[in-house]
Amino acid sequence: MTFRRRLVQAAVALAKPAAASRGSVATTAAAIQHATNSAACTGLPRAQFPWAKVSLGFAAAGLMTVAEPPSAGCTSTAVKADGQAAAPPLPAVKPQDGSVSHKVVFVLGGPGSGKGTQSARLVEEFGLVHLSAGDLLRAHMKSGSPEGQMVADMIKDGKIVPSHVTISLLQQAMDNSGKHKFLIDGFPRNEENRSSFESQTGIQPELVLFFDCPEEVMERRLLGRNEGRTDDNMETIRKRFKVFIESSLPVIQHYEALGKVARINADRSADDIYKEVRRLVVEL
Ligand SMILES: Nc1ncnc2c1ncn2[C@@H]1O[C@H](COP(=O)(O)OP(=O)(O)O)[C@@H](O)[C@H]1O
Ligand SMILES: Nc1ccn([C@H]2C[C@H](O)[C@@H](COP(=O)(O)OP(=O)(O)O)O2)c(=O)n1
Repeated sequence: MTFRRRLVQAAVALAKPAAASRGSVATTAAAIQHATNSAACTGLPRAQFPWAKVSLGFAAAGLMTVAEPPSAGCTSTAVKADGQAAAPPLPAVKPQDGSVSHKVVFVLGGPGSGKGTQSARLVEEFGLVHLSAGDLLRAHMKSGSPEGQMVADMIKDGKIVPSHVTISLLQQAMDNSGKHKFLIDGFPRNEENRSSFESQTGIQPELVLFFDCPEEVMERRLLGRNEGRTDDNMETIRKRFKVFIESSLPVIQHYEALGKVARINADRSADDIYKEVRRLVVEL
């Protein structure tokens, strides 16, 4: 089969509505325009991503230079021996101060969709720094500070913590890591998260992994997670699903419009999902 034909097939597959299952967030997410943008997110025509590698703080201050504009279209996409499309070279973005640029992948999806599970595997294979917004917030709530107590109350109630708290935790963790490739899991969760992060750090994600999973599957997984979390109970789970649909899906739609979202059917075995996920990340 020709590469062009494989590309067309991938685009057609992604254009199909997500899981047809009852109660799936995919049903709500159907508003997301899979057909128009998803072809850019299969890991094949990565050239369509508006790449933006930026240095924390420096882009916002206008201290970046883009050596070449991102290439458009798929014409330069090569095919590797294993049949996967090899991504074209990234446009060079050079911070003027010589600092290393940051690459960020956001991992999004409903509660229990498997973000943490897949992130852990990616970290193991690719050595990215995994930053889980939820884990950082849970650690913060144990600090005993008034802000920590506020975080604890909000998480127990299924609410999204104000952005300034989460972003400061993320930024600290990024700075402390000394690394420059990050997998940020569970963030941004609403428009405030997204716009504040972008304006404060100047970072645009290279890729957004969206784990799309039916609610009944997520519910079953959360109730079986058994990590002693204050929010893994039926009452809070219902609130979290509502928050996901009302606040988090619009963020995914935003990135979808930018051609950055790879929608992944998360109602499969963790192994099957990972096979797809790793192909998307392998070229980053
Ligand atoms: N593909 C999968 N199939 C079955 N169970 C899964 C799968 N992925 C994750 N799980 C389990 O579901 C629960 C929620 O997964 P997790 O990765 O913590 O989700 P999230 O980070 O999106 O909340 C965990 O107990 C995990 O072991
Ligand atoms: N960007 C974020 C991420 C998580 N939180 C809070 C609110 C979420 O319900 C909890 C748990 O998030 P986490 O990503 O760890 O777990 P789930 O995806 O909900 O299973 O943390 C937040 O306020 N802001």
